[in-house]
Amino acid sequence: MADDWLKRWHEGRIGFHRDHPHPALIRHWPALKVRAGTKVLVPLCGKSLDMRWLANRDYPVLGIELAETAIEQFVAEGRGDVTRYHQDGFDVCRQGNLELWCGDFFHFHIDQAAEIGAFYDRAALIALPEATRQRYAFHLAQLMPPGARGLLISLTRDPGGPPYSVDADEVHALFDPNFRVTHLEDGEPEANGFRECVWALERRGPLT
Ligand SMILES: C[S@@+](CC[C@H](N)C(=O)[O-])C[C@H]1O[C@@H](n2cnc3c(N)ncnc32)[C@H](O)[C@@H]1O
Repeated sequence: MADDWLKRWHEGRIGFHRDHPHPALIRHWPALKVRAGTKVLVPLCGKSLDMRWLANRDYPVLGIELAETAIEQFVAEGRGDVTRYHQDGFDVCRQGNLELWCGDFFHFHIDQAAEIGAFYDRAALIALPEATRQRYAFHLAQLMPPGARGLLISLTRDPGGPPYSVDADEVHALFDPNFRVTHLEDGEPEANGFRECVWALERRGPLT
């Protein structure tokens, strides 16, 4: 699976990448009322411009991405000095208030997540096959402190993937145990039959 993603990046088969920040992020992030200055975790981040959108609005970003190519392209296409260092088994690239950790999201642990207080998932959950999605939802919950909010953009489609179809029942089954889940909108069906759905999630506290 990891090799498939690295191959995709190597060959430039990155149809999932968007040239502009995602409209649903722009529309819905402000309503989450995440305090400015809160660090936002972006799992499976690719070279998404959504990270710059967040960083430009005073949300420091910590992205995690398997493919070094994605991270190198991201910083090359950005502005500002780049600092590189190694931390806890990850190669980290920092540019301004963006830090991109190169490695496996499932190897990123709570002690590295201390400052994180929000998250943004566009095409991360839906990039993973079914069994791994359960692991993803659990791992994300482990990393988020009570009260942390995030935006999830999932997708439904005819069978196939990636991207995989993750319907509303599955979103609830995956996240209800640890998050308050609110459906925000369904996008228009696209020509390829994909349809995005937008969700707000809030990490529950121990007694909620
Ligand atoms: C469908 S792309 C979405 C990228 C980005 N979120 C966006 O919206 O453009 C999924 C990305 O996750 C990366 N990836 C897949 N499995 C991963 C893992 N276990 N840890 C970190 N990154 C992973 C892939 O290399 C790929 O760049």
